[in-house]
Amino acid sequence: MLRSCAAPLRSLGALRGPRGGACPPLCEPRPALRSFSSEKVIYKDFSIPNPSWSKDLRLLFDQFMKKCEDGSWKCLPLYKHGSLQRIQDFKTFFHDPKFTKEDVMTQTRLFTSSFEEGLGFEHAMFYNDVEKRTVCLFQGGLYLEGMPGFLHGGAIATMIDSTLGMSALIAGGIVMTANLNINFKRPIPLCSVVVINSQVDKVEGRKIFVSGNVQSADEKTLHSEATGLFIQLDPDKSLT
Ligand SMILES: CCCCCCCC(=O)SCCNC(=O)CCNC(=O)[C@H](O)C(C)(C)COP(=O)(O)OP(=O)(O)OC[C@H]1O[C@@H](n2cnc3c(N)ncnc32)[C@H](O)[C@@H]1OP(=O)(O)O
Repeated sequence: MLRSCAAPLRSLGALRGPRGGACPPLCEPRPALRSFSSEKVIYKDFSIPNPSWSKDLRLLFDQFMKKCEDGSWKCLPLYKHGSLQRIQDFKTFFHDPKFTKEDVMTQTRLFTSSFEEGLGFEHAMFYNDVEKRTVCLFQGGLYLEGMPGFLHGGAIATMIDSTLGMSALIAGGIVMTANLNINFKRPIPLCSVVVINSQVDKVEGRKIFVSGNVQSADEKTLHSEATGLFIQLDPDKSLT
């Protein structure tokens, strides 16, 4: 049975962007019906089980959903498109206005949501506000192959960046990755399930230091360790 991860994210509502503005919509309460639409873009929350999810991924997802029941953990929504609100928040830093137009937005996809079901980055993220931890449950599909039978390092780096980035985003609003260090310790078999853990270690002005690791679902194998530096964007500085 599919379980809704529709726990509201209102407790994250206090998180602010660099100008004190509201945090991008990844942190907003998720819509009750798990999807909403602007004029043309349909926003549907994809962080719910689909038929491509393995038993391990469903089991872990259910365990985290259980942890959400007392409010200590929140399931974060996952969309295919950058939302209008996020684009609005990011607009100050944009130079090319065409990417803020809705008809162009329908053609763009968030990288980690750009594959057909089961072939790419199947994942769900959870956040613990007290521990400032983000956990990503990740099953890398057949189109993410690097060495035969194993995930490509770039695919692993992508999900590490996204998970550590989510911790930084929740802590600091609009951020970009300035530095990402990864030690790849054990390869990740294709279609296996791993858990990516991340936490904010330190915030120094606009710099947010985050660390994390990637473990197998049974926690017996440490696949990777990572540290990242994320910078809150300065609205008075050009990005280009
Ligand atoms: C789902 C949500 C998660 C999304 C995760 C995905 C995020 C991404 O992948 S973003 C894409 C990849 N990243 C990029 O393209 C960013 C490219 N880099 C840049 O645009 C800029 O360097 C940027 C915005 C990060 C920082 O620029 P700017 O705002 O001018 O900061 P700047 O003044 O240079 O540096 C601020 C501080 O950070 C430090 N710093 C900046 N970069 C680094 C670095 N690589 N290493 C160490 N320190 C650094 C500076 O020394 C400075 O320190 P201090 O304040 O102590 O003097």
